[in-house]
Amino acid sequence: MEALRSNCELKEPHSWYIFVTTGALGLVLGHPFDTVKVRLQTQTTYQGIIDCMVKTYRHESLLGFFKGMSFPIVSIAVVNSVLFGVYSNALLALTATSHQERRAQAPSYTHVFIAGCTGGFLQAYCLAPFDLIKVRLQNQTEPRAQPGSPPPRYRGPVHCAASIFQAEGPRGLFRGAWALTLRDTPTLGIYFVTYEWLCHQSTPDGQNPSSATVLVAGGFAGITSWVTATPLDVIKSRMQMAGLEQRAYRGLLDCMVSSVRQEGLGVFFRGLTINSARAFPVNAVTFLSYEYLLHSWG
Ligand SMILES: C[N+](C)(C)CCCC[C@H](N)C(=O)O
Repeated sequence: MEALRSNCELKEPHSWYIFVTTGALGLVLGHPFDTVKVRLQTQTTYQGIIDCMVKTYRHESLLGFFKGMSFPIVSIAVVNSVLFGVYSNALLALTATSHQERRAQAPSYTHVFIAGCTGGFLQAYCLAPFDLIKVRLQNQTEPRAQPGSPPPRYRGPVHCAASIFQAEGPRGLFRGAWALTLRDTPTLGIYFVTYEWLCHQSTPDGQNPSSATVLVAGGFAGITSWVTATPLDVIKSRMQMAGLEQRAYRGLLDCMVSSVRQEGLGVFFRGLTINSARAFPVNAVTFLSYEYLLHSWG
């Protein structure tokens, strides 16, 4: 993160803010889709996307879709900087070429994959506690506190973090972190390989990809990596919820086996459609701002 940050401060500091702001903007716009996804993956009360949307809107109003958004907003700058910072530095170490040189001398996809996996592995650990709190809050289906009605279990992100900490200690905040790491390490390798490959396909050798290419390649990179990540995403979300419902799984495998036994293999694709719809725009703008950031490094 510091490497990414100090590099941009040299030339155009505002490109750093654009990178952070577009990340946050994408996150806000994508959050309602994310909430529906998480609910479909962890609750069995919904018949499908529309049913989940209608029920959420009826019981909780539009605000229901935005539950659990504040911690991700706070953490997105750190998480994206770790991911993209580690990725570009790992690629630099592996290929010994700067970003500019890399256009003329494209890195091998193996190097891109390894750099992406490294970034994915490290960002997963920063993401884990924030993601846990997000998922717990997104799954609270109570309407906003009304006088007389019982308050929801968690009053907000800080209360949620504090309650988990009190009940389970610091390790509790990393519930599901292992599944998250397994989800993100290979699939972020796939993410960057898809992006580089699509850019390479539609850009003449030695030239920078156009903005339109970056948007489309970024969007598809998001979809491809989410398609491959969905099975472990479902397991991760279920393990994060498990401590709450006393349905503690013995581990990742146990969660997989019991989910498949009860719901069939289709369980691994829960939330895929809605998540893909979210992934395209979110990752299109993420890559556009990342490329912009890299250009301003010079
Ligand atoms: C690796 N995995 C598929 C999990 C995520 C890839 C895209 C990450 C992006 N911040 C997003 O939220 O879409």
